[in-house]
Amino acid sequence: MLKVDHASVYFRTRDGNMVHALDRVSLDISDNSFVVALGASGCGKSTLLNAIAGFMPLSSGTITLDGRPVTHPGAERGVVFQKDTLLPWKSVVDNVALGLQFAGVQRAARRVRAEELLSLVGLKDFAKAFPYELSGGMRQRVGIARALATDPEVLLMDEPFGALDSLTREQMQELLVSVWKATGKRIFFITHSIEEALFLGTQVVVMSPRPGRIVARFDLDFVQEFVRTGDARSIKTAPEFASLREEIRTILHGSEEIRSAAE
Ligand SMILES: Nc1ncnc2c1ncn2[C@@H]1O[C@H](COP(=O)(O)OP(=O)(O)OP(=O)(O)O)[C@@H](O)[C@H]1O
Repeated sequence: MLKVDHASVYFRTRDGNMVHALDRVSLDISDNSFVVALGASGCGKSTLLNAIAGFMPLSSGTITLDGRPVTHPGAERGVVFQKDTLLPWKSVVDNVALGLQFAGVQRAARRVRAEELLSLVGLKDFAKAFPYELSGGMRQRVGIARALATDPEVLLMDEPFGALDSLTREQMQELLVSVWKATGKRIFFITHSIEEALFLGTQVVVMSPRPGRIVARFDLDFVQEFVRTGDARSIKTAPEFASLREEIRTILHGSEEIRSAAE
C-alpha cells in the first residue's frame, strides 16, 4: 500500500509570498488500483506526484510505501512525465534499458528485459530506432516501458497523454489499461481531462486549487468494464458515464467560482 497521509506543501515564491500548494491530502494507492488525480491547473497535482516520487519533501504529513517512509526517489516508483525524457542519442531499446544499466544489470539481460517491455507496449519492431524517428504517442510508449524496466511497485504518471492528439490519446489510454492488467502495477495518474479520469480510474480524486486539496472521491468500475468488454465507445457513451462527467464538471466549476470569489 502506498499511503499519503495529511500531506501539505507550502512554497515560498520569489517575492516572498507563501503558496499553499497542497493542503492535508490523504489517499491510498492499494494493490492493483488505478488512482487518478483530476483537477484544473495549479491545484497541486504535480506537487503531489513529485512528493510521492520523492523529488521534494512535504511541509507536513507523511508518505509511506508498504510502511516505509518515502523521502527520496527510488526504483520502486517509476515515473512517466508529459514531456518524454528519452535520450536522443540512444536507441529505443537502450533508452528502455537505462534504469537497468544504472542498476548494474548485464547488457544481455538488459536487452531481453527491454525487448519484452517493448512488445508489451506494441513497439517490438522499433527497438533499434532512435527517438526522433517516433511519433509522440510512440515516445510515450517508450517512456512507459522504461518506467517499468526496473519492475517498480507503483507507476507515477504526470499528465502523460496531455500533449497527444485526441485519437492517439484514446489509443494510449487503452494501451495503458492493457499494461496495467498485464503487469498488475498500481498506477497514480494525473490529468486535466474528466473523461480520461473516468475511463481509467478505479478511484478518481478531484482536486481544487489554493489551497490544493481533494474535494471529492469516486470509486469507479468503468475501467474494469473495459477490461471485460474491450468496448471503450459504449462505456464513454453510456448514460452513467455522462452523468458522472457532469457531476464532476459541476464540482470543478464550483471550486473555481469559490476561488474567484475569494480573490
Ligand atoms: N517550486 C515552486 N515554487 C513556488 N510555487 C510553486 C512551485 N511549484 C508549484 N508551485 C505553485 O503551487 C501550486 C500547485 O502547483 P502544481 O504544479 O502542483 O499544480 P498542478 O495542478 O500540477 O498544475 P498543472 O496542471 O498546471 O501542472 C501552483 O499555484 C504553483 O504555482
